[in-house]
Amino acid sequence: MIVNILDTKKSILNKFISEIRDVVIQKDAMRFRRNIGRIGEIIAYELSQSLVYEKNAVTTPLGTKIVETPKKDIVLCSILRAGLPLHDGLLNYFDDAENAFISAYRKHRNDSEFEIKVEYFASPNLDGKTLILADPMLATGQSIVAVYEGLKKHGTPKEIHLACVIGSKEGIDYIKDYFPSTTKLWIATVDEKLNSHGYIVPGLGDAGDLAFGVKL
Ligand SMILES: O=P(O)(O)OC[C@H]1O[C@H](OP(=O)(O)OP(=O)(O)O)[C@H](O)[C@@H]1O
Ligand SMILES: O=c1cc[nH]c(=O)[nH]1
Ligand SMILES: [Mg+2]
Repeated sequence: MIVNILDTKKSILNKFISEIRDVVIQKDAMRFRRNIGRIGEIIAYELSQSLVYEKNAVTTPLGTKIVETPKKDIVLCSILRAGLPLHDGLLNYFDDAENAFISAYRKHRNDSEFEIKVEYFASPNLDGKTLILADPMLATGQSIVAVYEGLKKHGTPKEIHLACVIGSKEGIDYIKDYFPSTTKLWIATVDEKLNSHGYIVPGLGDAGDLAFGVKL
């Protein structure tokens, strides 16, 4: 897996990441969602530099220009719920992508043990396509792996990009064994550790709850 950590160079991205972590600013759910969306746009821009481009002729009012634009073969797949605002940001740039939505949640056996339940699954065929799999939090890595295992039934993508906002070192190590070695991970920032509940520390808390409210 090729890991691209985006906050290793300083940019306005750092401000958006800082705001989604901030326990006071987090009270504004609209700002939280919007910042995740803005980070999605930055990830889209960075990721776009590694896509396959093809030549096309564009007709202007005064002539014709040969331009190179990304091949229209993207499937943008997000993991519900927390993936929705990230999906929104990515889709602002990859506006002609096909879309997939898959749900994943932690079903707890006790405080620290859980399994991932994948229930809602809507995806187009993936054969030969460029799959972008988006989820803001890469904690233990179990959700993104469970979703990818399900996606395999929908075909074999030509290339795979993972788009995440905050990850843990442990989660990144864990997922490496499950994805093809050519998979590219685009992640805004990486934290040191997980706590005993599998939450990223310092992380930001529960991304789904912060974006959409606490669930039962
Ligand atoms: O790497 P993992 O340990 O699997 O954790 C990461 C998952 O946790 C969050 O979803 P959550 O289960 O909180 O569901 P939600 O989006 O409905 O809140 C997040 O969006 C990931 O899908
Ligand atoms: O830190 C974490 C871990 C899982 N899910 C989240 O939203 N945050
Ligand atoms: Mg959650």
